[in-house]
Amino acid sequence: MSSSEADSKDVLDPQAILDGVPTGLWIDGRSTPAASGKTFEVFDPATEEVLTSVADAGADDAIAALDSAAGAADDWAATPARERSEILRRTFELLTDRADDIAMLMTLELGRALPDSRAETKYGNEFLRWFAEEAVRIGGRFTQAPAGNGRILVTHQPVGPCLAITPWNFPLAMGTRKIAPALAAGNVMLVKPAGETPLTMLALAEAFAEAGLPPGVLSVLPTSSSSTVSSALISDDRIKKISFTGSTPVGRTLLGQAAERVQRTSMELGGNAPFLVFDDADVDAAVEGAYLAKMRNGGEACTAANRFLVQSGIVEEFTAKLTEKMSQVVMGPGYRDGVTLGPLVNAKQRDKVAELVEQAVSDGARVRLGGERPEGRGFFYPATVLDDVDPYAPITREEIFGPVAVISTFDAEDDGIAAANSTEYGLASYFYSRDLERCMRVASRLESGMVGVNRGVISDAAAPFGGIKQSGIGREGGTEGIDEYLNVKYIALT
Ligand SMILES: O=CCCC(=O)O
Repeated sequence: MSSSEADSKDVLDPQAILDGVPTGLWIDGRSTPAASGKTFEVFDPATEEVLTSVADAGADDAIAALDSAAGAADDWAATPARERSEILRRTFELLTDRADDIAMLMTLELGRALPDSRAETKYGNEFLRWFAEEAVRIGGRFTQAPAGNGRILVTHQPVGPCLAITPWNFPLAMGTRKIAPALAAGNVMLVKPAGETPLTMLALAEAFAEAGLPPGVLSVLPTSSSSTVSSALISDDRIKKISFTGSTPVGRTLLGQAAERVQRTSMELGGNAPFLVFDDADVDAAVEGAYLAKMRNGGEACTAANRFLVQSGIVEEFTAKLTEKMSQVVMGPGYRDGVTLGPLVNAKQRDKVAELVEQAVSDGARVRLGGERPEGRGFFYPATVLDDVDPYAPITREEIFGPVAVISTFDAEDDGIAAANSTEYGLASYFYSRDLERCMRVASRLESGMVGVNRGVISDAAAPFGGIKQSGIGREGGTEGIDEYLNVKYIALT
C-alpha cells in the first residue's frame, strides 16, 4: 500500500478530532502537564507516523493524583446514589452524541477498522448506562440468627480508592467496564491507560467532567512507564482495589504486588478460546459465528477464537466456507471507507503474529489464505487461514491476537472437549451444535468462565465477563460487576 493511500483519512476530519482531545494528565478534574514536563508520542499504526504527544506521568504525578482522589473520596461516597447515577447517565448521553468522533479517535490510535470502533463505542458506552442503572440498586440483607439470639444486617460500602490498569485493544470499553461500577458504588478511581491508546481515556475523562463529575473522582495517568506509575500507586496504602485487564504474566506480577498490602484485585487476563463445530451444526451459521469470533477487533480480543476444532465430517465444508468469507476482508488503514481489517497495534504485535504463522507452517500447517506479511509501512497482517493443524501444536498454545484462523480436526465429542480444555486459560469458549442435549452437556464441560452456544460474540454489559484458571479472578459487567467495588459489612444486632 502506498503512503498516499494510507494518508487519506477520508471518513471524518481526524485532525480536528485529535485537536479536541486533552493531552495532559487528568488530575483534579483538569488536564495538566507532567511534573517532569515530559511527554511521549502516540502513533498511527497505519502509517507509523506520530499522531500527537501526551503528558508522561511519573511516580510524583501518580501520588499527586492519588492525593486529589483521596481528598474527593469521602464526599463522593456520601453523594446520593441517584446523583452518582445521573452523572453516569449524562456521560453516556455525551458519548452517544460524540460516538462518531470517539470511534475515529480509537481507530486513529489503535489502527483497527472503523466499523469495529463504532461497535466498541456502543459496547463501551453501554457500561455507563448499565451501571447508572445499578448505582441505585445496591442492596443489603436482614435476617434473624438461627439460634434466635440476634439479628444479622448485611450492608455494602465502597472499597475505597481504586486503580484501573487498562489495555490498548478496547480503549473505551475496558475503561468504562471498570470506571462505571467503581463510581456507581461510590469509589474514586485512578486509571493508567495503555501507552498505545491514552487519547480515548482522556476524552472519556473530559466527558465525565462535563457531565458534572467532581474533581478528583476520576484521574487518568498516561505514561511511557506503566510499572513506574502502577508500582507507586500499589505500594501506597490508600489504594484499596486494583482492576487489571491484560496479559497473564503482568497479572501475576500485579497480584504479587497487591499481596503485600492484601489489596482487593480483579484480573481479566489472557485467553485461548476454543471454537468447536460439531457434525450436527448449521455450517453456514457456524461460519458466520466463526468469522465474528475471529475477526472482531481484527483478532485483537482476549475473547477471540484462538483455535477452531471441527468434527471430521464437516471440516472441509467449514474450512472452505470460512476461507471464502475471510478472503472478502478488505485490509487497509482503519479510517478508510470500506476497510474491514486495519493494521495491528504495533510492530511487536505484528511480528509476533507473523512468527507464530511461520512456525505453524514449518510444523506442518497448510496455508489456505494469507500467511504473508505485506511490505511497506503500517503494522498490517492479512486475514489468514491455516488448516491441518495438530490440535496440540505450539500455535494452539499461544494467544495469537491477530486475524489468523487455526483449524484442527477431531473425531469424537470427548476428543474435541479434551482438546478444547487442554490449556491453562479459561476465559471464553464457543461451540456450534443443533442438538439441545449436546449443547447443555458441552457447555457444562467446557472449562471457561463464558461459553457462546451457537453464537460468535458473547460480550454484553449486562453479563458477567471473566475467566477461570489462569484467565483471571473476578467479573466485570452484569449485576456481579458492582460487587467487585463493594465491601460487605455484617452488623450484628441484638
Ligand atoms: O479483550 C478483552 C475484552 C473483550 C470484550 O470485552 O469483548
